[in-house]
Amino acid sequence: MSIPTPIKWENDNLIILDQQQLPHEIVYITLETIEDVFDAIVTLKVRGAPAIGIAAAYGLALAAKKHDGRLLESFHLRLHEDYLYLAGSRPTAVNLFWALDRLMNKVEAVESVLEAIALLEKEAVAIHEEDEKTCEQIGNYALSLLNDKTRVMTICNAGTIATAKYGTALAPFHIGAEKGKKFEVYACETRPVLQGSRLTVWELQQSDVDVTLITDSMAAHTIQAKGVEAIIVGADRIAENGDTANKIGTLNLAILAKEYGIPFYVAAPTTTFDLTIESGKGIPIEERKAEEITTIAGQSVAPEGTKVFNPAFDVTPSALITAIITEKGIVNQADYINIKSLVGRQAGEEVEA
Ligand SMILES: CSC[C@H]1O[C@H](OP(=O)(O)O)[C@H](O)[C@@H]1O
Repeated sequence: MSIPTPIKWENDNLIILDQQQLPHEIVYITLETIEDVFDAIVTLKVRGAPAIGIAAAYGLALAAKKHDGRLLESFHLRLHEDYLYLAGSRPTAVNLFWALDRLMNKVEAVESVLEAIALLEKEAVAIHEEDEKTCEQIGNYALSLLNDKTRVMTICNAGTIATAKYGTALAPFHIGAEKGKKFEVYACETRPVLQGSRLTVWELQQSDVDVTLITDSMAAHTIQAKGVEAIIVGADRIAENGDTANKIGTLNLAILAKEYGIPFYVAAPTTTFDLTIESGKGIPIEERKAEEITTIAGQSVAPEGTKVFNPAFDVTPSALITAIITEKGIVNQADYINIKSLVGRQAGEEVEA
């Protein structure tokens, strides 16, 4: 697989692949300040739930270094402000909050600023490294479900560049390609900012996966005409009952999967579960700028002053989800009632293989 590494931590520098420039150019940018990290997340230079969490963790570690020399109490106060600042970058993907909380918990009882700075960096690196392993495990589980299938549909980009490596929903295609499995993937372009056409198509091409681009409105016809056998998507937040927030348009695909009698899978790490939220009703849905809809590649495609509704995500009810594929195993629909205990299990203590 020859996809450029999406996030790098080199000599105390956070370097990210600028996803805004894809698929035309491979451009790396160095994020030097917490403001750079915040901006990169808001403008989708780095995006995808796990990648946002990784970038934010490094962002907090970067910010902490700048507070060196302070007394411990004022260090904690500044760090808390940094935490709130980064937590305000995007509202839906829970991995952002999970990663920031994990770092904050790590330094609660430190005895010096230097100890805190070192621990924050170590924890950010650990989150980054763990995600690669997690995605590989998700990919293998997903592959076991998709092994007898060839034609699979996906939306948005839940791939390598949305994570540390491999991705979630795209992991079975990358890992499958490494093992010689031939998939035909139908990638929805994913309006409004086209993560499907710009990122997923490009990414799967790098792995020599047979990928076909469709517009989002072609999904129903494509399922019929091409005999799509399964749909697999990523997730930004999964509630305790299995309701799942993912890129806008996901709900349409889940409804289509039910209509056509094909499985609808969600692939996500357990860090994407938010067990403080009982159902999808509690998931905050990000609304983004009108220009994402009224323009395409900088060109206006709507009359000046058009009223716009631009939710970035929708929520798929768990009743429409055949199974949720995690690094700890596959959670089938009948088990959603037990999600709390299943997700709480230690890695290695699998829910099901
Ligand atoms: C592997 S998480 C991918 C997830 O991220 C997406 O959102 P965004 O591009 O807005 O960060 C999307 O919902 C994907 O499924």
